Amino acid sequence: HMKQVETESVQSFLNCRDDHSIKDFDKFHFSPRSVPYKHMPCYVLKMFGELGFINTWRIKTTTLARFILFVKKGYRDAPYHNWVHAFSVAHFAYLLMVNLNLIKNDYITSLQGLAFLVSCLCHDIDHRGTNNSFQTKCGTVLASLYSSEGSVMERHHLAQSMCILNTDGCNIFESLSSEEYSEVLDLLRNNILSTDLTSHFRMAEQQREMISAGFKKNDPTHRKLLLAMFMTCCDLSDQTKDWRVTKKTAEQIYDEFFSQGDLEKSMGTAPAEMMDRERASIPDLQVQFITNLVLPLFKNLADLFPAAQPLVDTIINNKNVWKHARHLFQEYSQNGTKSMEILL
Ligand SMILES: Cc1nc2ccc(C(=O)NCC(C)C)cc2n2c(-c3cc(OC(C)(C)C)ccc3Cl)nnc12
Ligand SMILES: [Mg+2]
Ligand SMILES: [Zn+2]
Repeated sequence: HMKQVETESVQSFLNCRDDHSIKDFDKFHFSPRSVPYKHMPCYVLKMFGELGFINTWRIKTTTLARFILFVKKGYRDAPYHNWVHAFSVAHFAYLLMVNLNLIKNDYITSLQGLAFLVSCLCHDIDHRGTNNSFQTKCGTVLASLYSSEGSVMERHHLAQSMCILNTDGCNIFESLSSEEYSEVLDLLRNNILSTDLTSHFRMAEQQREMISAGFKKNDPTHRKLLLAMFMTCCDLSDQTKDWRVTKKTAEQIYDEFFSQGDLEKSMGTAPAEMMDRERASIPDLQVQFITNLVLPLFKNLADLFPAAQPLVDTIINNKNVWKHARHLFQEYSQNGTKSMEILL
């Protein structure tokens, strides 16, 4: 059996060598969700290679390959929070580093870049398709472990990531010096914890000030805020792709949210409106989410990196489609068609 697994895993890293169908893999408009599922591990390896991390940090290819497969296996098949989401978030980190020359123009160091890419890959490991408030409300095991510190799910994602690094033959950081090693784990922790909504709102204000005051490359606090901002941009990167992608993402997200709402109702607690399939209006909720969270964030990014302006334009276009869809939804939902099918 092990033999069969090994050959399968080796095979999953040769797939994309001869895959010449993928064009524009390093462009902002490229949708990582269009990569064939079985080629994704291979493309992760490719991204590490192209960013120079394999050589710079003396990462053994077999170790990296095993690490990637363990991370992939660590994700559950939730409608949205699954391996494909992790792959797409990591791909956007690659796009930022390549298209904004983050390491060349020393906005971040190569070690921070390595931690950034690994953090994106691992940031939602073992997600159960339910959010932090569900953990505390229902007193899950994860809540009993982490609710006193907050960011319950994110602490679990971090703990799972550490477990994989401590698994035989999976420690991609094994060639780092001891100070580099402790720095990269620190970065992993900060990056993954910054993907919690609550910490995002706390940092968003400081990011705003940092940008209007003028970003200082060698200010450690600015560096930390910048990396947190990058993490949230990657987590929301589906919003920067064309309408088909953002519509599909919304379907998956609300599939997950409404399942949580159903679960909460069956447990006798009332779900939030956005989790309640009887009450939620997806276009309204999406216009709010884009207006209050996505746009301000990517406007900050574009203020710092003008090359990111096209991303803001795409987000605005998608927001206008949701606005147009709003009254379409009202019209149709009069006669019961609640589904997303009616959207172009
Ligand atoms: C398309 C899209 N719609 C969403 C609509 C609502 C919400 C939600 O949680 N609203 C609660 C209030 C308090 C804001 C999240 C949504 N969302 C996310 C997302 C982002 C996350 O965290 C960061 C990255 C830090 C923002 C964490 C989890 C998720 Cl699912 N990703 N895509 C989406
Ligand atoms: Mg998350
Ligand atoms: Zn995520």
